[in-house]
Amino acid sequence: MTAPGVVIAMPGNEQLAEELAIRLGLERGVATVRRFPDGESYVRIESPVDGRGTFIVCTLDRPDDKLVPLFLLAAALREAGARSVGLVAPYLAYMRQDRRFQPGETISAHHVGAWISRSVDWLVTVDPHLHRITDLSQVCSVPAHAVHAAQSMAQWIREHVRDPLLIGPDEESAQWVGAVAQHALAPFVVLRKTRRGDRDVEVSLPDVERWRSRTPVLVDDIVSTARTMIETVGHLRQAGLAAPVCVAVHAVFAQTAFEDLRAAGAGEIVSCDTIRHPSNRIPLAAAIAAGVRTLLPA
Ligand SMILES: O=P(O)(O)OC[C@H]1O[C@@H](O)[C@H](O)[C@@H]1O
Repeated sequence: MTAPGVVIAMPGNEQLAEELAIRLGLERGVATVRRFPDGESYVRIESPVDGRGTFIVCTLDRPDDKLVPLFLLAAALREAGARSVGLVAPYLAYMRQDRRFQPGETISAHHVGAWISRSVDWLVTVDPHLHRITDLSQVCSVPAHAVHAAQSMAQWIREHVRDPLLIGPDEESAQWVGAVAQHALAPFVVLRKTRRGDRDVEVSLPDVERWRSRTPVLVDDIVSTARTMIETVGHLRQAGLAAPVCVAVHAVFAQTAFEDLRAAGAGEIVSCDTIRHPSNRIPLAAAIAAGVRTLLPA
């Protein structure tokens, strides 16, 4: 009988690793991941992995601190004899730099995808920010699967919001808000946004008069500085609508973004649990486990 596969959590990812191990009938592996006093990373795999399928669980918000230990851990697993090494990264970083916006920039999404593809045999992630790059295969050369959170988000909205009107703050969000609206059986509108800088965005609001009786629900994939949601919340409040519920897949929330969004007049702020955050209300372990099943070698 072949030994079961082994799941290894990078620090901070233990809960999802445990849930995936239970749902998929795998063992939890033990690894030490820490920093040397000089800031370099130290990794050591402490569980037997020889001949076994393995995967690492590591969500990739604040990615620059995580990518080096992740690559080292993947290498350590191979050197310890693992038959395969996968990666479950519920949030896949760098996907928004998917174009050379200014001369002299690079398309970071391609490079990060290439580094990951050199390190692991397969990748499972959740709703990667695919916009100008439309498919994960354009950034990853290894088998990659994108889990969609739309159904889980729709379920939360159906259970918690009366008469929702779903609102996508910009054209990029149309794919997410459209899918969520379809599952939630709710109407949706998509706004127009102009981004002038990291923290400078302008959103234009269509006529929302006929939706006045509904509860506005902003739906987006990522909240980073929250400027997109803050700007939209401001317009909706000015138009006399109720405090919008804000629902996002990935709660990146840079610096004071969460507090800023609350202060801007948002109603409840809710996220999926791809990045650990106090706003997490929508668990995705079951959907991620189903995604892993499609790629986990027998
Ligand atoms: O406005 P912040 O929160 O910084 O950035 C998040 C937005 O930027 C877009 O790429 C995302 O799809 C989202 O609409």
